[in-house]
Amino acid sequence: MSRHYAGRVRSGRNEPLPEPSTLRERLTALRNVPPFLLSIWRTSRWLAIASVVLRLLRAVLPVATLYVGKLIIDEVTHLLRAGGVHEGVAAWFGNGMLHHLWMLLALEFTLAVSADLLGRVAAMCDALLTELYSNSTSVRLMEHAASLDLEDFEDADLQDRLDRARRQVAGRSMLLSQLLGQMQDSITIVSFAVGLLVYAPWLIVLLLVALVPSFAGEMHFNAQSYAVNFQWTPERRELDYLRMVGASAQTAKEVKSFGLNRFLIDRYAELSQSIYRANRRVAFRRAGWGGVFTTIGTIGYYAAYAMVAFRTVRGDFSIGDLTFLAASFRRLRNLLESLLTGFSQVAGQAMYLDDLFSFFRIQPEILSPANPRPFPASLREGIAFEDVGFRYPGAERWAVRHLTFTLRAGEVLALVGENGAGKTTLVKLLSRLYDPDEGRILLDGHPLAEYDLAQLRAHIGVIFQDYVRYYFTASDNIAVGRIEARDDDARIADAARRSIADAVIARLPKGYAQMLGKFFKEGIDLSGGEWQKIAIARAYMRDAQLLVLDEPTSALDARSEFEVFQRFKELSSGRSAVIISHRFSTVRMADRIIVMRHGQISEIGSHEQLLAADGHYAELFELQAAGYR
Ligand SMILES: Nc1ncnc2c1ncn2[C@@H]1O[C@H](COP(=O)(O)OP(=O)(O)OP(=O)(O)O)[C@@H](O)[C@H]1O
Repeated sequence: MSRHYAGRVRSGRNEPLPEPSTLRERLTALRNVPPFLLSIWRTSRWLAIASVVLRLLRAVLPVATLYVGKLIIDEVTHLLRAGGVHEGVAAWFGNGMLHHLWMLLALEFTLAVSADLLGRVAAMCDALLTELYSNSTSVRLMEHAASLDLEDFEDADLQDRLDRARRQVAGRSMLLSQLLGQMQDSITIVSFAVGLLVYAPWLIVLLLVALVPSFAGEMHFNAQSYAVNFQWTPERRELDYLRMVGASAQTAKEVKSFGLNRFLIDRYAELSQSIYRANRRVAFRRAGWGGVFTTIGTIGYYAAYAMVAFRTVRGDFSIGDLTFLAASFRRLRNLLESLLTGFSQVAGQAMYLDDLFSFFRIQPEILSPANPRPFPASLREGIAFEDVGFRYPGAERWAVRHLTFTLRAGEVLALVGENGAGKTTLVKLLSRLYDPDEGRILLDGHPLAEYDLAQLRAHIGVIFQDYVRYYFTASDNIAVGRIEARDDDARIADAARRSIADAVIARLPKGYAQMLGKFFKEGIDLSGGEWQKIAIARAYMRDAQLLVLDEPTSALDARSEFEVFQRFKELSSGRSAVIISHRFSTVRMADRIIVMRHGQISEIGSHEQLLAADGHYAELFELQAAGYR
């Protein structure tokens, strides 16, 4: 086990249990139930109606069945008193005396069959509805996540919330059947209560009082489970991460060669054991107290039962009444118990809904204006940075500051500078993945924020240095640059030609239809440079007026790099481009070069001008050139 981590892992044993939220908080979580029901309703009206109606019908069946049972017993007692029936079974149908009993039996049979059928169909409706709801909520989650800012994704709290929301979408399946079950049980309870009120109203009160401790206990432990769950979300996300690192194609190479498996497995075991211990404590206490509280409820039931038995002996009730009352009380007790515990479970689950709904409430800040300015067909003035400064959320240091320069229309601009100088940050600001904290960025004289966000991004083709290797086909891997043109084979082939990915694809057994990566069956992995050529092709898929390539050639061999740039220069005539590179062979091909240092611009000029100025650029260039001599 790593000592690094030892301090961070909480010892489940010594950690005090999380404070459960107050009863009021738990009850206010119920406010999430109406919106939840509304989304169920929107998911499928017909299934929702069917489910409710079936349960309504099902709800009154138990009392009806018990009552018919009582009538049967009374009828049998009556027949016995009248001297009984002495013929064989065959005479049943012919004997007029038995007609009534026969009808009652048939009725109870029909009720029993209906109860079973209704229950099954209702359960089926619930299951279908739940799956539909889970699917549509997952889609909504994805859509909402897609609308959020990059900043939100870099926030660990949001990741935690998203994680809980995701898990809850699957877990929420319980809530619907629980709520509907609650409704059904309530109606059944009312129907029993009406029947029992006639006989012994105060016994119902006795039952209710006996169930209060059980209810309170459930509420308490549900809140505690939620609190444990809430507190351990980061660790559970870490578990997922460890599982992924320990067993994925991307990481296997490094994990094996560094011999990291033992470390990962130990870390996983240690973390999961801590989570287990926290859960176990709640489970133990829940089981212990639950047992005590249920016994109190049972005592209430038997007290009521004894009373009814006593009054039957006294002659107040018939035998039929006794069976009806005893069974009704038993059912009522079970129903009340499940209603009360169910209620506290619903309240508990409503707390999880909080995560889902609060995730949906997060709003992106980088938005399109209400009346966006039309995007120019071609850039005239270019893009001007005016004293732009930006600090990452939560960071104290400015990532970039006082950036003032103009990227002229049709110009190829290179950004150079040491690691962490702020080059990528500049590109993120340019494509409005972030908005500046200071200064402004003008596109043809107007702030970026005045243009439609989707249009802006459509006109700027950015390939980041940590571009994604999609486990899609080669063709789709290029098409992601403009996914609307996914079926436009000619366009895809053209983009591949420009980035010299065509030669890579020609060597693949299935050409453009080849699945890439080792994630799916028949996938083929590419070399780093080959992947990069594919990624560069994405930029050419767009009708971008501005191409931004962040270290586009870092993995390319010298010949490929030269070729990529030759084509780039030929084909990008009239378009602007920003190229970030640490390779001076690439940089020197740019029209102008911006040298960045500690988040600021230290020099601007052409390769020759900057060499002549003998400043930071000249120094960096010399360093690299010396390496080749
Ligand atoms: N998402 C982020 N959150 C917080 N700080 C960040 C984030 N991304 C970058 N930074 C910080 O901002 C500064 C500028 O980073 P940036 O990625 O722009 O550098 P760069 O010049 O592109 O570096 P490199 O040559 O290594 O790619 C760095 O100090 C970095 O640590």
